[in-house]
Amino acid sequence: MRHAYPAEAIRAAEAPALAAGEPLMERAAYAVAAAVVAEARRRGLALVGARALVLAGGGNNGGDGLFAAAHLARRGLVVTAALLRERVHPEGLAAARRAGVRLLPVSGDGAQGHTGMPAPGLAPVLAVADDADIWIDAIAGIGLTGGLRGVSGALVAALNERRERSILDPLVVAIDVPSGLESDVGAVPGEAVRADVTVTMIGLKPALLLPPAAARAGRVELVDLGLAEALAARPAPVRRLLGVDVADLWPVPGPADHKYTRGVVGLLAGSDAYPGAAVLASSGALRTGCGMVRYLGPEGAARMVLARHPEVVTAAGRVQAMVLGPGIAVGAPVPESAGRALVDSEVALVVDAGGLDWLPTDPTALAGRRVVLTPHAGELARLLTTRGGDPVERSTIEADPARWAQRATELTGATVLLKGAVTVVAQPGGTVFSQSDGTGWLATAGSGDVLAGILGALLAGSDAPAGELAAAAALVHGRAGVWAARNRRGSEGGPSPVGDPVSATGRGPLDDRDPGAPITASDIAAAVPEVVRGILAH
Ligand SMILES: NC(=O)C1=CN([C@@H]2O[C@H](COP(=O)(O)OP(=O)(O)OC[C@H]3O[C@@H](n4cnc5c(N)ncnc54)[C@H](O)[C@@H]3O)[C@@H](O)[C@H]2O)[C@@H](O)CC1
Ligand SMILES: Nc1ncnc2c1ncn2[C@@H]1O[C@H](COP(=O)(O)OP(=O)(O)O)[C@@H](O)[C@H]1O
Ligand SMILES: [K+]
Repeated sequence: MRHAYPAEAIRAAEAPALAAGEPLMERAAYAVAAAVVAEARRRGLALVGARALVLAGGGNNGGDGLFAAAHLARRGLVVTAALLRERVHPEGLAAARRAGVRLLPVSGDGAQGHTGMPAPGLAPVLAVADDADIWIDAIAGIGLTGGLRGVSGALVAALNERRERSILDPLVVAIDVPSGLESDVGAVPGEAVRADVTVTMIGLKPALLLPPAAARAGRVELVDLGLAEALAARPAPVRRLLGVDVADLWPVPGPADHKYTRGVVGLLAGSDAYPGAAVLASSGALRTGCGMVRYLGPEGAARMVLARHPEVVTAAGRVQAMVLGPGIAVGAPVPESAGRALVDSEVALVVDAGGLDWLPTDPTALAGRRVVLTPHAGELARLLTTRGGDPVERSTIEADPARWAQRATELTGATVLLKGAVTVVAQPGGTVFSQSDGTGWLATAGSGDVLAGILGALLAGSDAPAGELAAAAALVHGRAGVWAARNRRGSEGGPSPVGDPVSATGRGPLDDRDPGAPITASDIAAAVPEVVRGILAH
């Protein structure tokens, strides 16, 4: 499990070490320099003579950057430090000066530079940036509040624009968090650095896991500075499940199990207009493994489900979990079986698409129950607008998914799995999970129906908390998409068992050189057993 901590917890964890005189900044700077060297080597960059620009702000983040600048200068890099405040970390500045780092005071507003010389504005630092192989972002870390202001904001805007226009392709390494992000949240308040690598200190920060901020961080390297234990005692409000965590909560059947103890999933999915959702949700549930799938939707869709999956039962009966709504249009009346499941506190629920309208209006009605809503941003916008009173746009949700998912838990009393490139799971009063396991190939019609089936099977087969199971379902669904995109071999009928020697965890990363193949929602479901096996065999 990855844990992310708010700035307050990081500061509390480091305080005793700082009071005891532990050289935390020296350790941090050394780790940054080492990460820069390693990444430069990976890119085939000759270190001696390589040009690095350090953007140094006025706080301790800038101090980390100035000490790192000194390390790099001593290794033969040609280092310039742009000083973005009149006063920067004095010891860091002295170390940089001693090591031969070129110091470039920067000011956009004609203020005096720290050397007493008039600060020359942005043009000189941009000229250095244009020539540099490496940019190191040490403008601000956990101390930033609000969007980047003043010269720092203008500089980052100018640098981003240059990179966007592909004039430049420097290696960009951010210290602690890409500057411009507020480390506790996923929203991006304004201009922010786009890093290839972020070297973060002591513990992960929520901004490094949550969308959309996390996309600015690139690859994240955690350097605990020896404080992992001090931090572990504090609550981590944002988390990410890993394969091993999913293995721990996966319901593996034992010798005493029979189909009813393994769990029965009821499906109220699919309609005459969208019958395929019934098939895909069934496929998701069956491939995840459960004792039985009961399909309870309309007859036409039931025939299609049985044609594809003769193992599905269409008779009514007891279920441990019920999937309500995939492939059911907004405004459809509540079917009787759905109405019963909504008031039966013994039944766990997955509520998707048209089913979201069937929820009770009183958020306390679902208290103590395992209920997971699985909207995408558009569906969540609708739900928040009808429930909350004020209109909420899809784009507003996409700018801060975790916040709005949490808002939806307050309004409904349910756990909310908000789908997207990064899927977030919010629970009433609880931890937020952020799962980034998939690929853009998953954005295909019916993909969400498969996810609903996977989650239904997990809720039916396990007593684990709904939030964890929802995060696990997102992980398995994401990896199944990756596995399918990696192993697709053209023929119909799902991924071929013979393919690349990709790990069965489905984790072989897709990249620019091998972006994978297009997949269908059926392919995703078909890949689930391989992914589960890989996770369990770990
Ligand atoms: N205390 C220590 O010895 C350690 C500190 N560490 C580093 O120190 C950082 C925290 O240091 P600080 O608390 O000094 O804070 P930061 O250095 O993160 O941020 C404060 C700086 O940002 C500027 N700033 C704040 N809001 C701004 C805005 N909206 N626009 C433009 N500038 C803004 C401030 O004027 C100040 O210069 C961590 O992120 C980490 O990088 C690590 O080296 C670990 C050890
Ligand atoms: N860019 C992306 N990268 C990774 N996963 C994605 C991306 N876009 C969508 N997904 C995933 O694909 C699925 C789409 O589900 P949904 O929007 O409900 O589609 P549908 O209603 O057609 O089934 C979700 O699980 C979502 O997280
Ligand atoms: K930074």
